[in-house]
Amino acid sequence: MNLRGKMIVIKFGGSSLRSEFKSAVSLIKALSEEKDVVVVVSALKGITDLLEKYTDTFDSRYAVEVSKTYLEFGKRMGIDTSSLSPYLKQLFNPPDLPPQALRDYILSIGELLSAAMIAEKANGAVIFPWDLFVAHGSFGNGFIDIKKSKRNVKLVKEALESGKIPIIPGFIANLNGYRVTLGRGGSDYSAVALGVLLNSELVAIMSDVEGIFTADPKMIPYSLLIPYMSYDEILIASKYGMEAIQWKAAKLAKEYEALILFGRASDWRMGTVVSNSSSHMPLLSYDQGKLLVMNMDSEIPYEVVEEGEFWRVYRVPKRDSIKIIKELHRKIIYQENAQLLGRVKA
Ligand SMILES: Nc1ncnc2c1ncn2[C@@H]1O[C@H](COP(=O)(O)OP(=O)(O)O)[C@@H](O)[C@H]1O
Ligand SMILES: N[C@@H](CC(=O)OP(=O)(O)O)C(=O)O
Repeated sequence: MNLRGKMIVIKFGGSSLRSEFKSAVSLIKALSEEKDVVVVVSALKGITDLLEKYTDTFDSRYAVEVSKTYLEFGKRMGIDTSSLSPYLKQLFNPPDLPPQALRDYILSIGELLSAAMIAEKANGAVIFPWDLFVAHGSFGNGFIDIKKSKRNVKLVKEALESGKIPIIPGFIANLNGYRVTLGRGGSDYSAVALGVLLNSELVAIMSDVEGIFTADPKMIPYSLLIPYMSYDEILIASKYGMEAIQWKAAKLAKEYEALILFGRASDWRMGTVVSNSSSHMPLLSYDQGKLLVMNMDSEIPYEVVEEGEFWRVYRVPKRDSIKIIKELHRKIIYQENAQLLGRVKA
């Protein structure tokens, strides 16, 4: 299966594709000179939200916006947009399906459009995820059955053997013959599942930030990059709203000890490696009234709702959350600088 001895699964998230499409294509080409590369792609950032609105209302203006976004983006990237036509047809004329199945059918179209674009630019062959991933669960919340999906990895092998780069639309699987989505952020899960199925040496998750930071770098610009995180840390972080990885992906990675690298297409050497090792650096995350504080002593005047060996979750109202995160983060900077100074002195 490992044709050249080394295989890497690389996933490009919606943020990465939208802001660094050309870097993504260059990275795929450069890596594929050395290794067998299997690519997983998400919908362009914002597209799944539009598709959700389309399935909620069936207001065709949302479908038009999706189509316009891809056609304009494709033209700007020098893509022959006729490769998008079959999927745009599916968007405007979906088949007759039961309502929940129809919803997932439509939600899957963003990933299919992205895959067509990347395939055209990077000598790729699109592999349909419903031919690859057997799922259980329910519409909107599929779970990949690793054992049952194993027999389908030959599709990936065949594409590699024919000299093509397999491009797999993420976020989608097959539930009893229907397309099923894997929950928001589910392309991470597709990528880790592929890594497990192919026994790849690495699953690289590319986003629009350099890796995982002590807090969302878009909220806290002075947050620090975490070089190493353990599976347990990433699982807790993703469970409590740290968006860089979906929790199902984190859980599967832990179960199979899949090596993961987070990075960005334009500068992916500066990443976060997820394995059994940890830098034990703090991390703060906030989601729906809950503030996660990991790897640091924290005494804040809010109710503790859950805690574990290295983490604590407080109930914090949204209006206080940014202020608390900023305050706690100042402590993190102090703590990390003190440790660095200690190391320099020693
Ligand atoms: N601690 C963190 N470290 C890194 N990114 C974080 C963190 N917390 C939140 N994020 C956010 O996660 C985003 C990446 O997740 P997501 O939007 O799902 O990206 P993608 O579209 O690449 O899958 C980043 O743009 C960043 O703003
Ligand atoms: N497009 C889907 C799946 C996904 O994983 O996206 P991203 O990789 O951009 O988070 C979503 O928005 O949920």
